[in-house]
Amino acid sequence: MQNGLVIRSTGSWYDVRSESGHVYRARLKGKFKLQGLKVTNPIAVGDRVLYEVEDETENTAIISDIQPRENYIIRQSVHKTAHGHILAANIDQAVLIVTLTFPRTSLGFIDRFLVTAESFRIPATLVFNKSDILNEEGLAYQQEIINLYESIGYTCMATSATEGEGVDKFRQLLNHKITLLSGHSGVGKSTLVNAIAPDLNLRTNEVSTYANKGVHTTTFAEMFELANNTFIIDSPGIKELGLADMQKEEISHYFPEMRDLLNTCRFHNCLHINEPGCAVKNAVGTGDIAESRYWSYLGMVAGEDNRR
Ligand SMILES: Nc1nc2c(ncn2[C@@H]2O[C@H](COP(=O)(O)OP(=O)(O)OP(=O)(O)O)[C@@H](O)[C@H]2O)c(=O)[nH]1
Ligand SMILES: [Zn+2]
Repeated sequence: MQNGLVIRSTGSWYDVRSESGHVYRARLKGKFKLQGLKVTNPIAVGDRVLYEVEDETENTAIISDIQPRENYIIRQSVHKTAHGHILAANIDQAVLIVTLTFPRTSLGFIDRFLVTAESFRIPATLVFNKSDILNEEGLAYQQEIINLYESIGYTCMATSATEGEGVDKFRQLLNHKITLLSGHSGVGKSTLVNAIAPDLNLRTNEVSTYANKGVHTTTFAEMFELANNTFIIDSPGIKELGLADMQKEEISHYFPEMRDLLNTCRFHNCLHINEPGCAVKNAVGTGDIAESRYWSYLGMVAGEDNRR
């Protein structure tokens, strides 16, 4: 029995990477036990599994067991009673590439991404790309936004994929990790990935076309090995996950700067909208919580769709 990592899944076949980097085509053992989850797929990209080589020349293997997951991204069915679908598991970090000029990533979108990552217990980092095309005013604004998110506890970095600025830092960020890479089309995901793994040109084109297929054509994520044990998942997108499975009362728990205050609101079930004695609203008043973050919060509670 050997340990492997699932790097691709098509539904019935799985690509399993051995510890030495060999990739087998694997199936599930007949009597494979599902974990307690109500899901359509027992195994997902990122799962660590136990397998046995079936046929060395045919390159096939049988998966017999799955290791407990550190985390996973699940897409719930729109029908509450139906089964969900696991997009990816054991993700070390979620990285959102944003640009403040073109395309312009909205703060609402950033906040939604961060809240979604928090809800799945995945650490998130923001990368501000295309810094090279910012004028003085733009740079000052970018720094303001970086200061805001760093003060909440998120790691931020500025890059220019075309000029090479910050590219080493980006490489270090990804090194030896499984990273879910996200961002609007055109922010420079492919260019950044190519900058750190130039030999992988073809593959990142694949990543890119893969991302372009969008939400409706595919639900299976795929992992690309950029360097030894450095993987990126270009998922059909954390962005389409939305807040589907989140209760209104839960949302403030995923704003770290609000979470710290929740016990001090007068009402334990405070939604921080217009309740008296609300510690969150007080903190917005004193500037301890940024207004933009609070607006994002209100939008999410109201169920607004700001996924663009
Ligand atoms: N000035 C500048 N242009 C950049 C930078 N990074 C990427 N670009 C350009 O932005 C455009 C889009 O870059 P891509 O890497 O294709 O963006 P993407 O996020 O992969 O887009 P999709 O493949 O649609 O998801 C290209 O013309 C790049 O040359 C940067 O740091 N500075
Ligand atoms: Zn409150």
